[in-house]
Amino acid sequence: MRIKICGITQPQQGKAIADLGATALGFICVTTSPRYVTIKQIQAVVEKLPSKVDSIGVFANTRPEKIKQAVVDGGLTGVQLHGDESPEFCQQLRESLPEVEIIKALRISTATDFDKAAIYNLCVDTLLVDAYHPQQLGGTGKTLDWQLLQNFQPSCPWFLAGGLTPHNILEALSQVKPTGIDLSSGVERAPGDKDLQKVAQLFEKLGNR
Ligand SMILES: O=C(O)c1ccccc1NCC(=O)[C@H](O)[C@H](O)COP(=O)(O)O
Repeated sequence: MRIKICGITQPQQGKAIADLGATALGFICVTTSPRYVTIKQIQAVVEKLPSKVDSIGVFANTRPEKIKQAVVDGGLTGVQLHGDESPEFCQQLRESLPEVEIIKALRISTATDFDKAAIYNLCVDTLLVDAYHPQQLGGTGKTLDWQLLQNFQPSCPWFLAGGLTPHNILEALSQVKPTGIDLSSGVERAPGDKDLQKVAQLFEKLGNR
């Protein structure tokens, strides 16, 4: 299973989290986020990572030229679109960055929001299902109703996100069968400052998954 830890800001923490077993790290490129990092900060983390660890830039309603620049300069292997990007936008970005994983986040508030998966899975590599919050785009710590996700099987790989912690991860995975999981605030001391003990606890809970 892929395990993505999002909202990395510090090189030592990124390296330690990769050593603990994360398969992907996420970098928040949304300036309004308390976890925002510059390209320079991303470079400083990425250069310490083993090449097998994916580096995902998280964007929201950002111009394609800016995303492409961040991919090149930051050494990103993937792009996560966390705003209101249309399927057409995703498709165009995918065509212009063919080597880069395109992930579309779906922020779910009602069961009908899942219908979007059938459209987006045609134009992205991976989906990420997150909880909806009226004021915040992500990193909210809010959990989804996992029961709604019991039969969720899009035709592309997908991450479960939203309020996952070392305490609730096994309960979540007993109900939902995603390809990967994504955690941020559930393994933090403060926004952007990861708690390595909580990350270690997460991997202990996950065992060999
Ligand atoms: O984390 C942020 O601050 C953020 C800001 C703007 C857009 C997206 C953001 N995070 C995206 C993520 O992938 C988070 O890991 C995801 O929302 C889950 O967060 P959490 O509920 O805290 O585990």
